[in-house]
Amino acid sequence: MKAFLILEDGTVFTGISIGSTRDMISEIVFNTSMTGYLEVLTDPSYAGQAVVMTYPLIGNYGITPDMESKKAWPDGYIVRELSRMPSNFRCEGSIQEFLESQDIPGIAGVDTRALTKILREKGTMNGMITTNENFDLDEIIPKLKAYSIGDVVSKVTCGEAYILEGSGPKVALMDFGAKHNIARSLNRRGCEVTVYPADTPAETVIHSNPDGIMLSNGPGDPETCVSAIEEIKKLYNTNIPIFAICLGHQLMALANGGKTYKLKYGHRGGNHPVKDLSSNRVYISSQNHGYAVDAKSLDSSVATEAFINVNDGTNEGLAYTGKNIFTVQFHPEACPGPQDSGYLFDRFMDMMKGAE
Ligand SMILES: NC(=O)CC[C@H](N)C(=O)O
Repeated sequence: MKAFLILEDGTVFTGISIGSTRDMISEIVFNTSMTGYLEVLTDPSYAGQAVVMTYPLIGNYGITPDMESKKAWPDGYIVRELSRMPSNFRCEGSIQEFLESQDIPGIAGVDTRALTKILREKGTMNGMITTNENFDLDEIIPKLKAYSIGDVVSKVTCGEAYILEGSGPKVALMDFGAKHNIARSLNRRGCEVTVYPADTPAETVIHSNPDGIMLSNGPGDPETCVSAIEEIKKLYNTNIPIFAICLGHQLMALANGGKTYKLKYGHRGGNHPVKDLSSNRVYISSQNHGYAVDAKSLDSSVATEAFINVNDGTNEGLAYTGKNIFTVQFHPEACPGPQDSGYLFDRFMDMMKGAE
């Protein structure tokens, strides 16, 4: 069956329907990872967005247990070519079946590199995937322009708190849409990890007496997470060591009076170079974000820049002055992508041990 991808600027790509055949409207973002498509599909930070994979062949090892959460979150999936014969000793099925079972509409046969050039030049746009050949652009374009992500954190966070047993430091992980490998990275280092729903009051977390607090990644515009920002202010005022990733990094900055802004087309992929300003070393990182913290909006008495993106100079991390708090915009938990910055979990472990 034919499918169409219609962008807010009126561009139309024609392809083949994959997954669900229902209409979907979302923000269209691109990811440049060459592999790790399953970790991308199950990253809760994609809730409210449809993902374009720039790498032309997707799905060649099928569906494997490499899930970063229980289900797929993107509203839609856009690829050049889906493997017709996935093959791997762990393969449990195809992307086509997976998208269908999750009711996610997709389109294959799109020149995803041409599409990405448009998104890079004009900036992130909203779009629609439809299988209806008789679409009317005059009717659809205002609908596309009206789409906004809204509150998605409440859709992706866990329903109730749960614990991953461990005999080491106790970590409270605030789940704003956490990828599994954040908890796993801590648990692997011996931590007992308690995962809390995003709306858990700071008092509950503080009274549980954790050795450290982790603020997770998550979807949507950080400025809309008003109540989480208020709770984070209270966490900041304790002496408990805090490490935050991506949305957590943005929320900590907002809680301290910093500002975030939307990037023209975001950073999503497995090869973004970031520089650790304390050592001047460059690490290749996994990234998935559309917003960034304006480092200049924070006085050095509050926080100083710890990492920058080598490609565009945007902020990639902050160290909070006089506090055991550091936050990064990229993903040290990888999945997908390079594990270069996994040492940051060790740094957090040292912070927790030092605070004991
Ligand atoms: N992966 C994330 O945590 C993303 C944070 C935020 N939703 C952004 O797009 O910038």
